[in-house]
Amino acid sequence: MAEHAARRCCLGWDFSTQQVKVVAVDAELNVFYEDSVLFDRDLLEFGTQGGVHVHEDGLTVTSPVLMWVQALDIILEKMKASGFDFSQVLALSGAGQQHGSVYWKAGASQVLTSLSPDLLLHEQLQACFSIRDCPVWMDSSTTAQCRQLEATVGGAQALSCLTGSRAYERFTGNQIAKLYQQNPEAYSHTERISLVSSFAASLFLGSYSPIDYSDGSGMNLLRIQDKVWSQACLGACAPHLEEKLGLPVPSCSVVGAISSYFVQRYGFPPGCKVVAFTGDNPASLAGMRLEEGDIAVSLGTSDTLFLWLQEPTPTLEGHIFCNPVDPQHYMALLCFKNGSLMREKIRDELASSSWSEFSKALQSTEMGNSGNLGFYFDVMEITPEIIGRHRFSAENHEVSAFPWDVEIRALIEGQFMAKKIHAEGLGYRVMPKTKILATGGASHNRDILQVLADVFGTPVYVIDTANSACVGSAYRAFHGLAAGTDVPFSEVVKLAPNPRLAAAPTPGASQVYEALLQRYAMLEQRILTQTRGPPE
Ligand SMILES: Nc1ncnc2c1ncn2[C@@H]1O[C@H](COP(=O)(O)OP(=O)(O)O)[C@@H](O)[C@H]1O
Ligand SMILES: O=C(CO)[C@@H](O)[C@H](O)COP(=O)(O)O
Repeated sequence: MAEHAARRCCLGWDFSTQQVKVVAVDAELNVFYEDSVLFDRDLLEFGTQGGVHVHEDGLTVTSPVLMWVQALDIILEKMKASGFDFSQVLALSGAGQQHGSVYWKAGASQVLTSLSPDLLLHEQLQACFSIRDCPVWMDSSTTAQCRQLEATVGGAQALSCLTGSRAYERFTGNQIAKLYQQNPEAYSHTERISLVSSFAASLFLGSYSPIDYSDGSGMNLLRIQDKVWSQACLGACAPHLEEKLGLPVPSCSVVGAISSYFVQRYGFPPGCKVVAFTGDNPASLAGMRLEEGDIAVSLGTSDTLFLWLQEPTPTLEGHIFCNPVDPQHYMALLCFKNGSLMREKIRDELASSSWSEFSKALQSTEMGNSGNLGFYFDVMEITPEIIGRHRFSAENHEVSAFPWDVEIRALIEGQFMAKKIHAEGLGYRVMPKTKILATGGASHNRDILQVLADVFGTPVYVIDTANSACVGSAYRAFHGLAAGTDVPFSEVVKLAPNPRLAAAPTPGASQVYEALLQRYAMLEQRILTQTRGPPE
């Protein structure tokens, strides 16, 4: 680290489902420091699996707020021990897993502003939260609240036109409504509600950070056109909600200077700016420098697919968020809950817990899997709402098992066919110049990316780090620094390294997948009809 000691830089943070990560990016936009703390491995005392606790009902999913605080302590202490020169940090920003919420207890603001540099954050913030287990994006326990909210504003499409999405169980407004209904005392003792992103920013600020427009779009509460809270939605969720949320701000806002705690304990310069934190998917859009026509696929704990949009066209599937780097524009997002954790399960069951064994199955089976198709949703999927494992032979007969290598290919092909079909449902079309930008943990796996290229019939590119949310956060910090002069984001990141080609479609792939995609869509409808009855 010593050789980099005098490099002026911005830090990018990511408080994601399974870990807290950080990168340092210098003024030439080179990443020169990366670190992470994995909750399941490094914070065993919290007993999480995949960073979360799944409750007995199988629907409620939470994470301990103090685990996130302690992870930040650990990573900062690691950076300090490695000789990281905090005095060179000009600004920082960050990202958080979307939709999760943190409930600050009355009096917490006082504690935040008077932190002692002699103690760690988690030692001082123990009593600051009115609930210790925060609902996170994997939670699907708020169906009643969703129906209530939609009914209040005139139905699912009306809510989507207003807030960018119909009501989704994980969206924060519905989670807040549930907390208010089930634990009114904790709600009334709450002085501030943060998203995971604005919570993390608040730690750095030493005061409550506002919620940014882009992550705020994942709450079913923000009017995405005029970027103010919807009074109708607030009223439907809980009383006095506006004062607990504070006013939302543009995503590139500088929300303040770093708190004296970090100056005194770690040696940050007092002028180090904190740029509003945002959601991990919006931050990834920034990190990948997405251009119009491109499609981003993030293969993290969740799989997500997102696009840059000029005009919002909210529907009943997927989400429209305010764009994190251009306040005039939008982004569309589809989220698939059965992402990496589902792949890990199949790997553990069939490939001796080894990604290289898993890859061998993809290498030894043919594109199209001889017509065998599979749906693998161990937890209730978001897009579409299906649960269970469903396998079909080339003749569309449901079968109970596949050979191990066919199963692995069916999983990966099925996951990517679902992405293509649902992206097309949002109006997306692959064009000759379209490229896919892949990120997230599984983007390290070339064999998985090859299937992605083949199913979409388009080349797949990666950036040098799979941590695009962190890198995007550091880029956004540079943008925040320059924003006073009205510089567009694209100008600030023009020096960033170009994405690298990771997989090109195999000749003949389009023909193979054209027919298979139609069958996949038809079988998906069949499963949906079997599980919830015919469409109205
Ligand atoms: N070589 C690999 N092949 C497939 N998946 C991988 C590989 N390496 C890591 N992963 C997956 O990446 C996931 C973590 O992705 P990451 O984007 O870091 O998660 P998050 O940001 O949601 O915490 C792990 O759950 C793991 O399954
Ligand atoms: O719910 C969503 C997006 O709507 C998820 O994508 C979360 O934002 C979690 O992200 P990862 O930790 O999987 O990156």
